[in-house]
Amino acid sequence: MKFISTRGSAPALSFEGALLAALADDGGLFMPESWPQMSPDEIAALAGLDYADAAYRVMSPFLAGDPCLNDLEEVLSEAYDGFHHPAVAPLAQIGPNSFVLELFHGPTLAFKDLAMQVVSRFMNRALKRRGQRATVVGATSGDTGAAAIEAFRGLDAIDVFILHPKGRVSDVQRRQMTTATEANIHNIAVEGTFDDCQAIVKALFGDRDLNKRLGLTGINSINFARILAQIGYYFTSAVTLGAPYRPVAFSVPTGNFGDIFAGYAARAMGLPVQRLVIATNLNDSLPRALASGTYEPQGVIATSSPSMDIQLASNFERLLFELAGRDSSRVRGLMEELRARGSFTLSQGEFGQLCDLFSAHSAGEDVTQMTIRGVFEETGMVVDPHTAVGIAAAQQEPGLGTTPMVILSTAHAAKFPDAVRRAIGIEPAQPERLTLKLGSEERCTDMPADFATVVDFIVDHARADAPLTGAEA
Ligand SMILES: Cc1ncc(COP(=O)(O)O)c(C=O)c1O
Ligand SMILES: N[C@@H](CCOP(=O)(O)O)C(=O)O
Repeated sequence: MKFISTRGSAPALSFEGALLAALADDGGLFMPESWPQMSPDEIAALAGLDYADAAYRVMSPFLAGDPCLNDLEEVLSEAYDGFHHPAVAPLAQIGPNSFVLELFHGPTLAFKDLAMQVVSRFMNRALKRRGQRATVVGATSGDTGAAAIEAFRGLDAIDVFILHPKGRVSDVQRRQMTTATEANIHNIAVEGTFDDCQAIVKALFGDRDLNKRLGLTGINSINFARILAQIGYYFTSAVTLGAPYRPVAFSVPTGNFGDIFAGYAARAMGLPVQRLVIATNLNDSLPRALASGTYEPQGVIATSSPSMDIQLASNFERLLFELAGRDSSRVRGLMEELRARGSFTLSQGEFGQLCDLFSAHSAGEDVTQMTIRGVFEETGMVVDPHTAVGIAAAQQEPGLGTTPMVILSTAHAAKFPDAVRRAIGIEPAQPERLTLKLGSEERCTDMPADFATVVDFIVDHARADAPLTGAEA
């Protein structure tokens, strides 16, 4: 299996190559050259497997012929061993035909752990094989950063630089990141939005000299390995609810479009997914695109679901590639239009395909609070504001008949205690693993949203030329 760029002018790479490069050097995103297929029998055979075993069957075809395939079984077993629920990603029923898929049982209480615990292990092993160091640069609106810091802290071969928008993540999210004591972890608070942080990270990859000198790699969902490790729970939850013999719909709290793109990938591999609901907060560039055919991101609005305070959804480019029949020159044109004019309009054919599978709803702040309250009153379950946005969107989705709706619960309520208290008057219980992680001293450097300032900081602190010691904390 090779991985090709959505923009068509970068060399195709192996899985390991794409893992370490993160972004293709023409600025595009890596995609598998074709979607591996799972037959109905193969899908049905996932029933009852351990999560790691099911994930192995879903992920392994993408790694065919790659050295990472030899690591996969061990990587998955180590990655999910540390989860705090034996099912890793269990389902809970909240209505006659609606289910919440709990993706917050990992070490940092967000769905990012399911992929990050895998990606860090793949990267560390690949670097060891190559005798190389790497510098991870990542942008976060709160959860990716925390998950990456947890997954990479103390690794000898990898320095990690995480940019978050200053004052725009929850206190718990910030402290999860900034109280890490390991020397390989660096937090940068950018005076700007998540979109500013993501733009700086992409520009870092675009600087070829720097990229080479520092051995840059990325852990955001621009890295296909992140998407790959998020496909498994679409399969396991759908099979629990009757797939492949019964179709399933998913409502996915969405920001960067990575998680829902993993749902698209599951469908492309053969899972009977009837509908994918894009659930956003007030940052509604995707619902507007689904209403009009024009994608026009605007300024980021701060909400009580800060991890989704994103307008420029990186992975929408992957879907465009698919909608355009994998025509990379079309994708290049649309991306250029977006850069130059701030928007682009889909062709009728592309728009038709988009609306056949996806729908989109945005939830404002009142609706989010009412949803947290409603779910609590009806079921006793305390959901976080991101999950609430997913539930609110599912409630707006008409006419799925007997198809079960799975709402992805992307974070634990304890990460957003203020929003939860405002909605239901009580704070969610804090799991012990969170209390223990929130040390007291915070380490973080404030910076303007300025590329050169960030580069100077990274160049000063990265250990790109230091000899490898082999020691790991
Ligand atoms: C809690 C939570 N929910 C939803 C999302 C949106 O996921 P994606 O960016 O993959 O669309 C994020 C951030 O990515 C998140 O942290
Ligand atoms: N919501 C994310 C934003 C980055 O998304 P990613 O999936 O591309 O890493 C966050 O919490 O950081």
